[in-house]
Amino acid sequence: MSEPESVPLRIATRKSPLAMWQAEHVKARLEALNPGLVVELVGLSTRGDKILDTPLAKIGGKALFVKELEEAMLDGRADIAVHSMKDVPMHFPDGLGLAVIMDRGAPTDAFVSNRYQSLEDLPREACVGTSSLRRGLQLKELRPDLVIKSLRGNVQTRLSKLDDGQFDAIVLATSGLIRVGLSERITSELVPEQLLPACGQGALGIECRLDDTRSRTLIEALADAPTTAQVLAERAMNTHLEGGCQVPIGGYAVLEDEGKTLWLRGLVGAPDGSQVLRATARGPADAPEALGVQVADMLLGQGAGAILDAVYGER
Ligand SMILES: NCc1[nH]cc(CCC(=O)O)c1CC(=O)O
Repeated sequence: MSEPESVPLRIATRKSPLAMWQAEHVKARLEALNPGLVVELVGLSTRGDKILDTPLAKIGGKALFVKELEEAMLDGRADIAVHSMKDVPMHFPDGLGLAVIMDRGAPTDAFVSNRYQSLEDLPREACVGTSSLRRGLQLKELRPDLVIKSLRGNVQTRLSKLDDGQFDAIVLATSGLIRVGLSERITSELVPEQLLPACGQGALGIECRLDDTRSRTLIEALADAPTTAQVLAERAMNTHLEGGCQVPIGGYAVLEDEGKTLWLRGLVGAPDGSQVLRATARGPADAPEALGVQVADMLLGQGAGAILDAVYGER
């Protein structure tokens, strides 16, 4: 052992309840696997947490949530950071990288309402809260009459806006609600056939300095091979589509055939749901990125480029 185990491993984390759950989860798993190891949390506030009243795309997107964490790793105040894979940018600053993808929780989105049991139950022109282009466009495709209104903030903030009566229903990630102990708020689960999840949704990843062999060795024990194959396929599709920070893109891969085959479904749509493109393909589980590129090319062949250009042109 090159370093004594008494040197703590430090996890940089945002302070939102979901981020804290994720960091605590990794801490508990690492300490269980490594008796004597001390894991500490380093709580940080990111710009994304401070600016709550502006659509994310206007203030610089999801990178705002990770920049402070990455600076802490680069200047040695922390060793690793735990991310929801759906929020992890495609590119990393020099010296940092995503070393591990962990096992996946629920990949789906959840329908949450205090008055209605399901999407089908909503009255005409009901108001549904979400700031996700991906959720909004699929909701509009299923129910063109619905009024989609912007909803930001952490999971608890979004629920309190529903409880205030600002919306008839809201849509949140199932895994986020379960992780912060609010699974009883899930009214019904939206299956991928209704609402295709975001690339990487429900999976956690760990970022660290690439030259930090001690941290890499410790976290590699948490890697999950099936989830890694799924998420690499989903993210390769997103990257090949040049998905920006806020994307009208869904992607979800599952393993079939005893884990030998990956089945990837992809979707790109106009934010108002007026045009929705879908593509699907199967490929060997040991070549996830090729499958992602293949499904992206199928979508581009149907005209996804024009839809995405129109969205990014609005910024
Ligand atoms: N965009 C915020 C975010 N990032 C990750 C999750 C939880 C789900 C996950 O781990 O993928 C959520 C909450 C939500 O979208 O409702």
